[in-house]
Amino acid sequence: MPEPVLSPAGVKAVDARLEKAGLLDLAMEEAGRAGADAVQQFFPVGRVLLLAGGGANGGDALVAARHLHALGRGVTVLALPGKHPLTRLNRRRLKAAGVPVQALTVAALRRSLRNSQVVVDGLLGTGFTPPLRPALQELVALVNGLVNGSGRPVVALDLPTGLDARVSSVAGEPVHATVTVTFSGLKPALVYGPAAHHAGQVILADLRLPPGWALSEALALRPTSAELAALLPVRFADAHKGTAGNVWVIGGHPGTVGAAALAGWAALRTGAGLVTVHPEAQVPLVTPELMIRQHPSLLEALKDTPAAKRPDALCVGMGLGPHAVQVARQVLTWRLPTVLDADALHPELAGHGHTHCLWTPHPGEAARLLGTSTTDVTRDPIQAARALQERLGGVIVLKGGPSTIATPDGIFVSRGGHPGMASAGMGDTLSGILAALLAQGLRTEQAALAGVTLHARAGELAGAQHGYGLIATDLISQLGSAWETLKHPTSPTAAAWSEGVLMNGSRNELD
Ligand SMILES: NC(=O)C1=CN([C@@H]2O[C@H](COP(=O)(O)OP(=O)(O)OC[C@H]3O[C@@H](n4cnc5c(N)ncnc54)[C@H](OP(=O)(O)O)[C@@H]3O)[C@@H](O)[C@H]2O)[C@@H](O)CC1
Ligand SMILES: Nc1ncnc2c1ncn2[C@@H]1O[C@H](COP(=O)(O)OP(=O)(O)O)[C@@H](O)[C@H]1O
Repeated sequence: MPEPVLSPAGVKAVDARLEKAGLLDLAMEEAGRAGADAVQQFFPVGRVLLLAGGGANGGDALVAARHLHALGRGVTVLALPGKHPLTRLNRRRLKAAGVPVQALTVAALRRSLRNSQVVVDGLLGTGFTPPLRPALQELVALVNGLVNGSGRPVVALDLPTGLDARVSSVAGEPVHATVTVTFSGLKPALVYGPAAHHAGQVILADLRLPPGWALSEALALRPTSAELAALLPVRFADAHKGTAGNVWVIGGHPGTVGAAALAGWAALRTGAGLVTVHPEAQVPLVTPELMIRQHPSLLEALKDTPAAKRPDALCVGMGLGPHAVQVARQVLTWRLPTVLDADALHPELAGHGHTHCLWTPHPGEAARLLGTSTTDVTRDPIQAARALQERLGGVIVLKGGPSTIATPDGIFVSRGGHPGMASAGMGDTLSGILAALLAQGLRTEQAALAGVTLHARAGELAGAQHGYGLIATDLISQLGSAWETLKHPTSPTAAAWSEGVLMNGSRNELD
């Protein structure tokens, strides 16, 4: 199964539920053990300095110290006064095991940092409320300056000190971790940048709690690889272009025709049988299979299109220019499966959508739709996606690395892809993919889940070849292989993909 991402509200709720169920002592023991295991696995040599705060996060560090000591590792433990009863209990357990605990002061930290090869950050976890108080700021700056400056690793427990677990933004200077061992679920701050840039490699520890106990606090755990394989359509041998899905791309204006061409090309490579681009400017012949219909007036031509001549799915807005709102409003009256992107992502269209609409904003477009700032959207993409879904209806794909998908039934976080996808035209490509899936019969939510994953997978395959030089046409040329890896997860292509992903350090969200 994909790893659960806790909702912003769920982050603190899991701690409260553990406490209420009387499971916190057991969970803290497992959390500390998992922290010690990570230190042993990743950094098996040298003295370990463990920093413990006063809350339960500090308790985890004290447990980790006991386990490391039992394994024969040299440990130095610096702790703030224990405020949580279990933290105080684990301090006594640690002392009983023969490990001294010293007061955490700036002087003690300076001294101990010099003699340690690995640092464990158990100062603050999910109980942190920003901003970091000055005394803690000084300690964090010392850890970052001395430890990271000399290349020594930091293992953060649950999340690096100074990150607000619920949001992706960063205030002040958090600990820069090399590895983060997190508990019960991934926190939004460990998934979305810039906060996630401070976490290093993130490991979700198994706390040996009852299976799925925290899932009620998590965002939707889909799609699984089995679900994706089932979603991608299968054709009968007698399929023909008229049954394989008819897509219209309505986009392209002088200077931005490439956007529409990319969407059309991607739709073809995602299996659509017929793809026609309706631009407001001459579109270059990117591929002879793409039909191009330029009209004296695009809007009038659309108004005059009878129901029988309309396609199976539409993709509207990429590079469409100043008439995008009028054009989108016109085709929305058709109530066909419709992907809205770029210039068609306009607040004036709120109230004109329907359940078959798939809105695909990047954070800047999302901010325009919500009447807020891009910073507000990227600070809490989960909340922004939910707000967009409530305002616009249909399904929202709030694009990024990761993308957040909001449906009437829940929120999904799609974490695949490759950083080389930070390149112009990738969103146009996604729109074409989504429209092709809609035209082949997938429902709006299904098309969003499958299309975003297909796009990300093609990006991973193309990224393995082109790295940061990846461009949208490279991704399009990998759509066939990406489809193959998703449709047949045990095929040789899928095996080669997993190998490539491991080599490139991309993340596999599927089971
Ligand atoms: N979920 C799970 O599965 C499990 C969860 N577990 C663990 O529980 C952790 C949550 O524990 P928690 O609630 O005790 O909070 P925690 O992060 O230790 O912080 C509290 C301390 O922070 C301080 N403080 C706050 N703001 C501050 C500021 N701005 N600047 C400075 N200080 C500030 C605050 O001080 P106070 O306000 O009381 O003066 C208090 O001392 C969680 O992250 C995970 O590690 C595991 O044990 C078991 C499995
Ligand atoms: N680092 C990344 N990791 C994964 N996906 C990414 C990354 N950067 C961009 N993408 C994807 O590329 C697409 C970019 O969309 P957008 O900004 O609308 O591009 P454009 O407008 O140039 O077509 C989105 O689908 C986004 O999820």
